[in-house]
Amino acid sequence: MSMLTDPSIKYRPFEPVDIPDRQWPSRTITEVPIWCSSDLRDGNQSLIEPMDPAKKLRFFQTLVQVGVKQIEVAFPSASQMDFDFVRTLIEDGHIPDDVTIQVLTQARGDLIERTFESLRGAKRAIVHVYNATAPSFRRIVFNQDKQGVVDIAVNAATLIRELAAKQPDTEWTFQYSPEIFTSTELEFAVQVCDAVLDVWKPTPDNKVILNLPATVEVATPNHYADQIEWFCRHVSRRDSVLVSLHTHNDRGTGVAATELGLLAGADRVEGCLFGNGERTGNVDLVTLALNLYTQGIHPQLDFSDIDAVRKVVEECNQLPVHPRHPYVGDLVHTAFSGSHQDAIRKGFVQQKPGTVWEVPYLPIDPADIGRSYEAVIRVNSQSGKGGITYLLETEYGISLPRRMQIEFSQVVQGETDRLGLEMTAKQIHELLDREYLQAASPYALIRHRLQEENGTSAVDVEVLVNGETQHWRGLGKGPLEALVAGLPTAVEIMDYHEHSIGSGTNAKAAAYIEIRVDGGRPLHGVGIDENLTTATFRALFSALNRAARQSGQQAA
Ligand SMILES: CC(=O)SCCNC(=O)CCNC(=O)[C@H](O)C(C)(C)COP(=O)(O)OP(=O)(O)OC[C@H]1O[C@@H](n2cnc3c(N)ncnc32)[C@H](O)[C@@H]1OP(=O)(O)O
Ligand SMILES: CC(C)C(=O)C(=O)O
Repeated sequence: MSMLTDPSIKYRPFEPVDIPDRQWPSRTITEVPIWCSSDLRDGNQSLIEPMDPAKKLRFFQTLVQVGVKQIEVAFPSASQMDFDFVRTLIEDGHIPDDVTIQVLTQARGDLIERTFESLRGAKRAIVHVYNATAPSFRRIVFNQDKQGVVDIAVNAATLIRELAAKQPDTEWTFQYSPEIFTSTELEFAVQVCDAVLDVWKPTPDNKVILNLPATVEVATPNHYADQIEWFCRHVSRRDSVLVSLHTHNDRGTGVAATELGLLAGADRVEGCLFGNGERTGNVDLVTLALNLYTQGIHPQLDFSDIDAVRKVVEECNQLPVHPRHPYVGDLVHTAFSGSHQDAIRKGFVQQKPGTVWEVPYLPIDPADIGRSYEAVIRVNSQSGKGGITYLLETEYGISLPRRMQIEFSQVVQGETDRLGLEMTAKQIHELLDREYLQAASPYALIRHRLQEENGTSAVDVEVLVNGETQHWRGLGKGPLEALVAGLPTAVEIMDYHEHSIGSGTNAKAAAYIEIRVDGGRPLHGVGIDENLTTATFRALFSALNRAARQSGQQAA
């Protein structure tokens, strides 16, 4: 068994809709659709182990918290557990006043009756009935011609209308899905739906939902949009119908298909959190909602703590969310690569609170969905100075000057190449400490004395040189110049920076110095101390020791 050299003998291409004056390509989504979660039905029916009642309730409560107002809670005629779950929601008062539950049934009399039984006492409910309409399903599943399939739908719609009339205390909404809509002849899909509408007789004040599923995704998303636009133009009573989308992700374009379907005129979207569902899943409601959010439109769903939502979904579905999943994956707000890190770090520096978000490579501010900036930059062998600098700045308040960033990134690069692993902020700090701050050989600064008079500094330092105590003295216009004057070797100061770390009584000074010894290669040193002069002297000794180490020379 292998791939066919000519797959056209086995697979048919999709036949496009002829709609040359299509309008959807030049539209933009400006309105939030009605969201309906199908997690507890379509999502649940696809799980290895369907949720138990406790998990279903937990999931339901999470959906309510997030702000979903229509929730397909069960297929009550499928099992006693699903039936009982609907009863629990109604009898134990779990359904908030602004939330409507929805249930699914096949277009079969006994199943519809059982469905209505499950809904006794509900304040409001959507009864969702479906039957497949595509040619292969008419032939393979129902062994019916077109009229036979219309009759299945009409009979079900009629029974639903009658049963609803017998439970007048419930505010009913009816929903019909021509299952496999995407593979159904459009004229026939409209014919079946119109037949159902003739039974339900909706009005603009009492609309029905026509849900047009990409039960199996069979074409590029533009074709789905064409199908939706064509349907919206041709269905009767358009003003009394909410056109609903229900996409799956077989070709990996469920989100795109839904977005284009909205452009094409749909009003409502069914899907599941993080895209759980049959096969490759239902469309991901979270991605759709946050795609709107990053266009500046509040989706009316709240993912301010997206990780808490993910935790519930993962625990209930017993399926992990992929680390690259849009918005929520563990790695989706993380940059490992050097140029990305550099741009992100610069973006953070320039991003002002309350202004338009412009941090490069981050389509959303992770803080808006409850993510910290900690994971935004992680360092491995693909990383550059930007990332290293960012981690030292954010985690330790250490701001390396630019030229030292370049030098230290090579030290880190050597280490990541050697280890072949990611380096955490702590490991990078330890490397900085080892390489610069602990550099105490051959010269170890024991103590110093500084006197200042009439703008001249006199420095006297006690130094341990290869185990032997030495005293160096120098004069200069400032402490650093004085110390340099007292050194036994010729040292040129190329660059110097200082800043404080922290504030108040715990504040420390960080000093960075770049020197050249005997005309050699410039090298940096770092010193950190409560006292700025001590930090500066330490930085100079750090640089001297690194220079000595690099040249392999013995101290004088
Ligand atoms: C795309 C979707 O996700 S649709 C939703 C699918 N979800 C589920 O099916 C989950 C819950 N379903 C179930 O547990 C079961 O299907 C039940 C309990 C509802 C029904 O089980 P069964 O009575 O054993 O029937 P089964 O599901 O095998 O259906 C087969 C019969 O129903 C018919 N049928 C299937 N779907 C429909 C439909 N939507 N409307 C009317 N008849 C249908 C088939 O033609 C077949 O009829 P036949 O026996 O005369 O050949
Ligand atoms: C019942 C319908 C809407 C369905 O789940 C599908 O077609 O995927």
